[in-house]
Amino acid sequence: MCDHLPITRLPMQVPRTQLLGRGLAVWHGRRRAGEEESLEMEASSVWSGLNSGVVLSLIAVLWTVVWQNLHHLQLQQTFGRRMSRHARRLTAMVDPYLSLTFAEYDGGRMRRSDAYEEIKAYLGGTCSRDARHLRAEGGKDANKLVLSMADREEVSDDFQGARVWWLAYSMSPPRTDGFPWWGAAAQEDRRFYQLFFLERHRELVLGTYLPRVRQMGRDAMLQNRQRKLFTNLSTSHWSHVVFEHPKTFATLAMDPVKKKEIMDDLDMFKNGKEYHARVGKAWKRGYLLYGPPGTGKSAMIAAMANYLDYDIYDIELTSVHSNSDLRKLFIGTKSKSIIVIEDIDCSLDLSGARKNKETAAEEDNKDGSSPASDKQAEKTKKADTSSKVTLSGLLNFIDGLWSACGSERLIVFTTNHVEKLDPALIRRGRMDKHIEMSYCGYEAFKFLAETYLGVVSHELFDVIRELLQEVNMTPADVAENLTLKSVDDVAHSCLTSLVRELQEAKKRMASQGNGEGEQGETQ
Ligand SMILES: Nc1ncnc2c1ncn2[C@@H]1O[C@H](COP(=O)(O)OP(=O)(O)OP(=O)(O)O)[C@@H](O)[C@H]1O
Ligand SMILES: [Mg+2]
Repeated sequence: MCDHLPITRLPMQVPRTQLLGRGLAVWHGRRRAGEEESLEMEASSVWSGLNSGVVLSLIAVLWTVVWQNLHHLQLQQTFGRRMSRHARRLTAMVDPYLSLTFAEYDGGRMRRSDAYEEIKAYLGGTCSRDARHLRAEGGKDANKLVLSMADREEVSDDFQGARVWWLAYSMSPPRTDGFPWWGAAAQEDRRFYQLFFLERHRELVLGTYLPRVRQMGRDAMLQNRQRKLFTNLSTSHWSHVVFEHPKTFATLAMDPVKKKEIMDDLDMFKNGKEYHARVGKAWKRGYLLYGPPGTGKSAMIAAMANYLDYDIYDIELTSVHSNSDLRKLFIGTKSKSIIVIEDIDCSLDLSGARKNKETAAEEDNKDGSSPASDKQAEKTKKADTSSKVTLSGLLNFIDGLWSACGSERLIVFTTNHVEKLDPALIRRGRMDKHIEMSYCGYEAFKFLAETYLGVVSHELFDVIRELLQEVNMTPADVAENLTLKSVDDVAHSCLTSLVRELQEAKKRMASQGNGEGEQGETQ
């Protein structure tokens, strides 16, 4: 049984000089093997050595000449069928191999191919023992590496008595293909896997082997999967880091009933493949998280991702230059993911164009220096004035035709100012679930006290309950007070400090109220 493909069957992209030594050695090695399949392939190598391309060209020329001289339609059809049969037989004698190429990207550079990824995972797991040159990436387990075949590596694989060969190779992008809007992605090498097999194994390979390869690849991917946090550093290209946020629903303080409702909703969504198909809806769901700064909107997104085991795509809208860039980003996302746009009111002018710096400055002056307006000014400063993402572009991205490509995706918007959002943007169907993240209530406080201090009751709890009814304090502020600051700190000192802060906040509110009352009277 031979281990390698004849060198002449390797794609033109693989430099012959690098493979020639190996190919000749293999060819001579096979001459001694003497097995049936080996002999057949050896013969094909000899033929291939005579340059099968020339033979095929001759057949093609002959075929065209004969064909053009057959005027009678009936004759042409009968003769055509016969010739085609003979031509196929002849071709099979000359070259008994078929090949299938799997490119890294589908549809130009728009989307990574699932088949490519699955094959990569399969080959990394099953065939890495035979490959001499491998690529290694970090895996889920810190000490374990995920292997895949390096460029120009070739491995064989046996399946139900048939032998197939896999070859990995890459090509530099042609110069003419450098569409500027593809950015860095267009400059990267194009990677391919090519599968070779004998024509007589066609049914077996296409019908059974390849589906099995893909399934095993998917399983391997699940095992090695590290969740990722993507962001668009450039206009339409994703970059990522490993997502390792510790926030879970178990450590998110909020009304338990509300929390359970959200978790049930997420469960329904995750298991809703059939439901969405039955009712004819794209398998996606929109969440709008709104509330003052520090109430846990970003923490909620992290908890959702950890709960569902999804990746996060955090879109920085101010870096996206146009609606078509936004569409490309969207198409580049994978299923089982949460697509996030934080502070949506700061990123997009709801009249359709981006806010320019002057408008932002004016608003800033009007609003004073609240954290939300600071955030808005900062974002607007960052915004490129050439940016042209519009409200309608965003609406299309959420539920237009393109929104259905891919599946199992949550789209989450966060805002501090829900009242500023265009109703079209947050209507049900686009943002299906609206979740208010509010100031810390007594239930949320009890949860935080247990999480941070391990106490479920204390003499100060009643005082705190009353104060929380009168004062608005975010869970972030409460959590900060409940954090032990030194080894001498105990639960009592943390709770006392929280009471003190709540009382001060109450005093501030009272004095602000008095000030406003006096102003009102003088007017
Ligand atoms: N409900 C909560 N339970 C537990 N921790 C919380 C909660 N809310 C906020 N925190 C903590 O407070 C900090 C700030 O929270 P987060 O960033 O989620 O607020 P946010 O609502 O996203 O604020 P912003 O509107 O400014 O983006 C985080 O460290 C988070 O863990
Ligand atoms: Mg946030």
